[in-house]
Amino acid sequence: MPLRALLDDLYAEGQDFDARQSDRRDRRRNLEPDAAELLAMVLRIAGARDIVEIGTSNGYSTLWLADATAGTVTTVDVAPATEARATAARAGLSGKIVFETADGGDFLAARPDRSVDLLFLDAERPEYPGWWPHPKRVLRAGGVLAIDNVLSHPGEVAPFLRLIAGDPDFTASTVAVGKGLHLAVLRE
Ligand SMILES: C[S@@+](CC[C@H](N)C(=O)[O-])C[C@H]1O[C@@H](n2cnc3c(N)ncnc32)[C@H](O)[C@@H]1O
Repeated sequence: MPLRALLDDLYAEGQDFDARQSDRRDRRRNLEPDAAELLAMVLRIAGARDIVEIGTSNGYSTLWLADATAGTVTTVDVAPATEARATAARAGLSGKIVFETADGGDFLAARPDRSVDLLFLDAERPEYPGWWPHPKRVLRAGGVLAIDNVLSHPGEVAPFLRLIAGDPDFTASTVAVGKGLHLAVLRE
């Protein structure tokens, strides 16, 4: 099956699944397709090869990122990525993805300085400020920090966006795509 058809099926399946879950944390909560498309485009423009994603879920966004890079996507989730691994295999993208079962903050704290070209945060938003300064420390100069849901959950992301806005090393902007994608570039 072509990748785009697989992604469309996966997203539709996720939407259907989510509609049947009463607990928000049980939902797939996939990135919106238009936001995924933009993020993949940014990755291509940046020529990012070392990608880290926090929040795997069923691997929908992971596949977008893996398809767009000539390098590797390391995707991290507190839950084992059983479904995402199977989907990556179906997409023929397993070779470009490393799955880690860990807390995102712990993972970033253990990651070497300046080792990431693009970091995508798509987990529990109120936790992000507690991860600082690692989201910045792990980025290479010119690297991109992307945060989803900044328009759907402005109150939850505000403290983290203030950290970015207050840091003169970042240039940042929110794009009104999907649920709101915040993009911050670490200056060279
Ligand atoms: C919004 S979903 C990710 C959606 C996925 N990026 C996509 O677009 O297909 C959030 C995920 O973050 C995971 N998560 C929550 N807290 C986390 C943490 N502290 N560290 C890593 N993953 C976490 C959840 O288990 C859940 O799978």
